[in-house]
Amino acid sequence: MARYWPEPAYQHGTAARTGVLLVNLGTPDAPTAAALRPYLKQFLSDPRVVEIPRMVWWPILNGIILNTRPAASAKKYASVWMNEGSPLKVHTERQAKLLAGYLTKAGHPDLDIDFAMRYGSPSIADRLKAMRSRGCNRILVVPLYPQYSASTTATVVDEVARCLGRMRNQPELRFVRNFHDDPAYIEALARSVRDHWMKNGEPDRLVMSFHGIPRRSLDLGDPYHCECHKTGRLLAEALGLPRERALVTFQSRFGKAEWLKPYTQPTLEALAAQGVGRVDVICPGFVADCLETLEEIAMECREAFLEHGGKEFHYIPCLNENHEWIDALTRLSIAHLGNWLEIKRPDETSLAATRSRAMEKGATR
Ligand SMILES: C=CC1=C(C)c2cc3[nH]c(cc4nc(cc5[nH]c(cc1n2)c(C)c5CCC(=O)O)C(CCC(=O)O)=C4C)c(C)c3C=C
Ligand SMILES: [Fe+2]
Ligand SMILES: [Fe+2]
Repeated sequence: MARYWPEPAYQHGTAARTGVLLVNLGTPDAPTAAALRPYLKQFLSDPRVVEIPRMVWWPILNGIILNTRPAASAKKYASVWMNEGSPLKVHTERQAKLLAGYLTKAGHPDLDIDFAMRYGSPSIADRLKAMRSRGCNRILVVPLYPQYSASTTATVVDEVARCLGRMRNQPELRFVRNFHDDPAYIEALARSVRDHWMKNGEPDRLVMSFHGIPRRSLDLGDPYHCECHKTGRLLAEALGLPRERALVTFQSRFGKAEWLKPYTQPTLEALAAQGVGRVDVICPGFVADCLETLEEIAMECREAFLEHGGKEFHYIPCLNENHEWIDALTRLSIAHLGNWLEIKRPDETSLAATRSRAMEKGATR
């Protein structure tokens, strides 16, 4: 097999597009055990995601997890699947289309906007190839994770770097690391909560639930926990909520090890048991609704809260296609594209003009 990808058929010297690649986690192609298996295998084989020595992890993954989890997860996916496909992919694709429109309106019609999934399809490799073949030689990669974590953001960087390792003619690259305290992102969240409260009144507690990671990652220096708390504090401040009415919790625990605490579902059950009547739950770490929000929070956690004596449970949807969020994403992209936005494709007329100006100044060529 050739070490390098074949070069796309563009003309040397003239191809000079700038692109933005949005990347989210990934999802199976169908809500079936057959589709779940390869997706979970790819995801859970990533050493950034499961940091257990291969010798120990491989037999567990291949012997137990990949024989039981695909069918169980497929049922859950089926309960949230949309006509157009998996919610995570549907929303991410819409976000990419909207971003292209917003950037055009902001005066940047030449940008090439695409999206990829870290696991499953469309893969980062396929989309990078497509962007190269459209002439992109500068690419801004935006992992759609507001809070940085090695298990999410860093794996996107790893995968992009692996792809560049297969390219002879590499593009120039930039990455967004995080946007957990970006004022426009916080305001987009606050706006979605205020809109919900305008229609439904205010809850006794606002629970801000983030995806968990193993506690050990925090001890080893992952900034994720800290960034989630900062997002939570800024959102509570933007809403004018006193600290005792706003809680940060962590969901989606996987396996037996300790994960970040407090865990979302037990917290909700405890609140219900203490007599808290109404909770609203928002998931600020996910910019698109997905299995973890629509099934785990809006279905499982709702049921648990009500079963433990809670009266009213409101799930506040992710930012998805909200105007304020696409606007925030547009600003974030423009800020990180920076001076790339000033670089124009050199066309023949401007080259000729530069040459004649140089002649006028007395240059010899
Ligand atoms: C096994 C360890 C896992 C870590 C660590 C982890 C971190 C992590 N994940 C997200 C975002 C998402 N995770 C999603 C699904 C999902 N996550 C894990 C495991 C870990 N996640 C699994 C096994 C699954 C698959 C579903 C299942 O079988 O339960 C999703 C939803 C995907 C979808 O298709 O809808 C998202 C999004 C973050 C942000 C994160 C660490 C910060
Ligand atoms: Fe996850
Ligand atoms: Fe889950």
